[in-house]
Amino acid sequence: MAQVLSLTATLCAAETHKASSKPLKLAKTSRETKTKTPIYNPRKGSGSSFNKIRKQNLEVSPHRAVSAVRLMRIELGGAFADLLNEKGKGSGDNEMGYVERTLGFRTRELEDRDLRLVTDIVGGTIRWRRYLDYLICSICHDDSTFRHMEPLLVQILRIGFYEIIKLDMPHYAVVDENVRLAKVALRPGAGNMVNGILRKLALLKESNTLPLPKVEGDERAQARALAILHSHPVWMVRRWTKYIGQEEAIKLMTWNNSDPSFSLRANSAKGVSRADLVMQLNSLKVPHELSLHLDDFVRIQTGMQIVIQAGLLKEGLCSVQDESAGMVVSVVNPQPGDRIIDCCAAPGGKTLYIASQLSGQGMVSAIDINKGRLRILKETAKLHQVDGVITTIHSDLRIVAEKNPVKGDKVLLDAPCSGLGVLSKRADLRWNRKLEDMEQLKNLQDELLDAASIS
Ligand SMILES: C[S@@+](CC[C@H](N)C(=O)[O-])C[C@H]1O[C@@H](n2cnc3c(N)ncnc32)[C@H](O)[C@@H]1O
Repeated sequence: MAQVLSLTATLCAAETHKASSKPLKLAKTSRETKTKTPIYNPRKGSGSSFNKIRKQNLEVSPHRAVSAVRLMRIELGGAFADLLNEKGKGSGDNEMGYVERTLGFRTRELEDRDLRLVTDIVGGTIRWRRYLDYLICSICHDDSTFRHMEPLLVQILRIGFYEIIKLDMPHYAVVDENVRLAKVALRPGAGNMVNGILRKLALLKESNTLPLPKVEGDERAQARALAILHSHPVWMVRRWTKYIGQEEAIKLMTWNNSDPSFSLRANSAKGVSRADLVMQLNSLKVPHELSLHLDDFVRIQTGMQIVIQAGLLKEGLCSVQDESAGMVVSVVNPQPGDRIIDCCAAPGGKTLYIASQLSGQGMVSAIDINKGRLRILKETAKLHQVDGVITTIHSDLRIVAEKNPVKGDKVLLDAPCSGLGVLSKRADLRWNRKLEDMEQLKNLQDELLDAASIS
């Protein structure tokens, strides 16, 4: 029998809230079919012939090679832009394996400085993709030339454009290094092409005559121009312009394109206070500020790699958690002895914070439909020493609510959301979301809200 609980329901859902002269010549190859470079396919690496390759190229700049391969993996293989392991060396310990299988050679191992550049270049290149592609097309004078480029050539060009335009790196170095990468990883002709295009870009930048669109014409034309200038999908620009006006939409896009900042939560359940965390950050020389709103939180703008490499996350001494997530938990206001239902709990950021405030008394029932994410929650709960006050329930919330309702004093519903509120942190997300997703999400959120409130 379905029971009506005495509930304080908290809904958290983000957003339900041309350049001059002749076209450059390119030997036409279809991007999908005629590449010399293998398209990203991690399984290829398990073949013995691939495993035997052990060529090392010490002339190619490692951070560019790794960035180009990571970008291919993200675009063609669906990996996330922020994939990093505890050592900060990409997904798994096998980043150089991906480089070898994709480019046909290894580079020297990445140093910390290279890793920082990879993070910066990969995130920035993804974020600025529409803008960069517009410039590349304009310089090639021809959309079809661009469309037929090999995937790796596209990534090398995007990297070069990003380095020149957004990172203001010295042009000669950017041109030389990217030309070398294209020659070694593809063929001499590709290097010549990168040379021609990047040099042209450098000239246009120096003369302040980048071929960018003007924001003029009807609403649709203006949205298209803004979408290029601020590198967002057109539908997002139109949607935000409609709801908050062009000026605010531009501010929002500028914020989405700014460097993300992160916050860390000291894990009080393991006896780590914010003062302890601050001492650790001071000893690691990671600049930080105290959160103005939450006692356990510290903000950092840079130095995440250092925190990762020092093992603070791996040891469960602190977690990376947005203050906005922490503030949702302060609305729930967990008290020792509370029975709290976290309806869409995995991977567990809020569950763990809630659990850490129960001082060992009470229970959080963590429900989620995704088994893998729930497994992460369980593992992290152990690491954070809060597993004693967490029960996981692998199920669709709508089914639990109907067939086997859970009793609780407080309910948190952190329903799946568009993610449009975290575009500065998730650089790839803007290109993966569609307008149709918004409608589907809204319906799911409605159903989950009903389920959470009638259990
Ligand atoms: C925004 S995330 C939750 C984040 C989590 N609260 C945290 O702080 O780490 C939304 C979660 O809802 C889960 N979900 C989606 N549909 C669901 C359903 N029908 N029943 C239960 N969980 C669902 C997803 O698997 C996902 O883990």
